Order: sequence, then structure tokens, then C-alpha cells
Amino acid sequence: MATSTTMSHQAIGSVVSQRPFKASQFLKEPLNNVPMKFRQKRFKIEATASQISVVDNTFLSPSPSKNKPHESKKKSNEAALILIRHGESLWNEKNLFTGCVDVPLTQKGVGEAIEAGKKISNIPVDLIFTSSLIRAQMTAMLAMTQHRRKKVPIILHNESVKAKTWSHVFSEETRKQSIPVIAAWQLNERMYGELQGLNKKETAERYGTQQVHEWRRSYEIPPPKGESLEMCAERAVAYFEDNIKPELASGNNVMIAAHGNSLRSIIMYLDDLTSQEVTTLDLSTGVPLLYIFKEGKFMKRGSPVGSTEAGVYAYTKRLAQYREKLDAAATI
Ligand SMILES: O=C(O)[C@H](O)COP(=O)(O)O
Repeated sequence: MATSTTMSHQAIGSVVSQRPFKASQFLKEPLNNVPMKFRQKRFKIEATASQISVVDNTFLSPSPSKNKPHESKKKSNEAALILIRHGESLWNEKNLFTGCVDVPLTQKGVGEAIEAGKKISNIPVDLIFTSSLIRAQMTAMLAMTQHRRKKVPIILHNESVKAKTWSHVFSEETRKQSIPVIAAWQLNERMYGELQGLNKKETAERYGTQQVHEWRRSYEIPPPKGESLEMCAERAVAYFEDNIKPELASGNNVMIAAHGNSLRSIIMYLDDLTSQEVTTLDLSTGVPLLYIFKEGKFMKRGSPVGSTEAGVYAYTKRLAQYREKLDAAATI
């Protein structure tokens, strides 16, 4: 790995990962299931005895004394996974390379997040993962305002013992009506290096369209002093494997609100795309994608194709039942 790569990862880590975020129950699965391309350079993330899971919170557990909150949960044979790229940001609007610069949504982006929320309003969500960047967090929160289940998304603060203790919720009933939101820097946009803040069109005029296209869409080629998609995948896919997949395997339905490139790397992993195929994968802002995780496999159930909900997703039997329950509750 090039020196600049290592430095860029360290730089990101030192800024945003001062928090404890692992627990023994979520530490790595064997690497056997991880494709070779992600295996070799996988991040080594160690836990200390005092560290806790990203989801180690009593939200999903009836008893705060239990260390493994999910063990008591009835295992389901399938779980929904929703991926959403954030809505338009102020720098998307200005056509600037953004990367890890923390820029909020435009008004259009707010609208896109709300529309995305309408499209997933009948899909169950037990847990939300976002990047540490505000545009992804705004998108997740705005989308959830549209959800028919009306649970309250609550950001977990596990960065220190005090932050965790002071944000504790003491009512089990209230916890049941909440959705834990876990913010993770590993889901951040790729670090765009020395392109951050530059205009995309002007950069293409200066360095050539082909060069800029390779920086933006190739798998291996990093932008100057930034992360290639491959480097972005090292942390985003490792985080997915270590923290999100076990939740899906436990039957928890998960939404991830993140970024064009961190999600491209995760989709490459889910769909088993080659480094060539991923070059043509481009995600629109604010468009949710649905996967079903079943028997260890991810099945893409589609993305919105029209404004009518029936055309949005191919429902599974379980999702259809969830939808029926929401309809029944609405008519009481
Ligand atoms: O960081 C950015 O500039 C965008 O969010 C993603 O940009 P890209 O489409 O150039 O990868």
C-alpha cells in the first residue's frame, strides 16, 4: 500500500474514531466467507476489554444486565437491508469534490431524503447505520420521519462511558419505540485527497476527462493523496462484515445511509461485482436499494422504478406480512 494511502486512513481514523466501537460478540467472523479481494488488506480492528459493541445498548434488550442483547431475540430466516446514498449536498449542487468534508444537504437533498423515506415506509427497520458525516445522518433522519411504524431514531453515543451513561433511556417501553442509530466513520465517503473542494468540471479540463474518470470510477486508482475505491472498500466492507452482517444474521432489519463510493464498495461485495463491473456502478442521491439477507446470501430486491409503491420493490412474503400489519393497525 502506498504511503499516502496509509496516511489517509490514519488521518481519517485519528479524527473520527476516538470512540470505542467493538464488542466480543461482534468481532470478526472467520474470514472464510470474505472474498479474496477484500480479505488481503482487511483492517485490523482490535477490541479492548472495556470496549463495547456499536450496538451494545439496551435498545434491543429487555434487560440492561445482559451482555449479548441479541441472543434472546427470536431468530428470523430473513432480514431486510436498505441502502441509501445521501440526498444532494451543498457541494453536490456546486459540483465540488466532497469526500470526507462534512457538508449538509441542500433543500433539494432534504426533499430527496423525504421521498426516499416514503419509498421505504413499509419496510421494517430495526437498526440504522450511517457514516459520521452530516449529509448521511440528515438523510437517515429525514427518511425515517416518513416511516409508517413511527419509531424514533436515536443516535447512540458510545464514544465514552459518560456519553453512554448520560444518554441512557430508562423506559423499556420507550426503548421499544426507538431505533438505534450507529454512526461509523468507516462508512464515510472515500477520502478524495487533494481533489476535495475542487470543481469537478474544472478538474476534468485541467487533468483530462479520462484521468478524472479513472480517479472517480476505477477500483484501483486513487485520486492524488486520496483513497481508491479499493482502499475505501477495505474499511467499509470490513465494517459491514464485522458489525452489520451479524445483525442481519440475527434477524434485525438494517438501513444504511452512506455515500456514493462507500456504498459502491459495499454493493460490489454484496453483488460480487468485478473491479471492471464496478466502474459502471453509479448511485443517484436519495435512491433506496433493498436487499434481503437469507441463508447467508444477499438477494437484491430492486430499487424504486416509479412513483407508485407497487412498482418499487418485489416484496418477500415477510415484507408483505409486515405491510399488512401496518395497514391493519392504521385502520383500527
Ligand atoms: O465526494 C463526492 O464528491 C461525491 O459525493 C462523490 O463523488 P463522485 O461521484 O465523483 O465519486
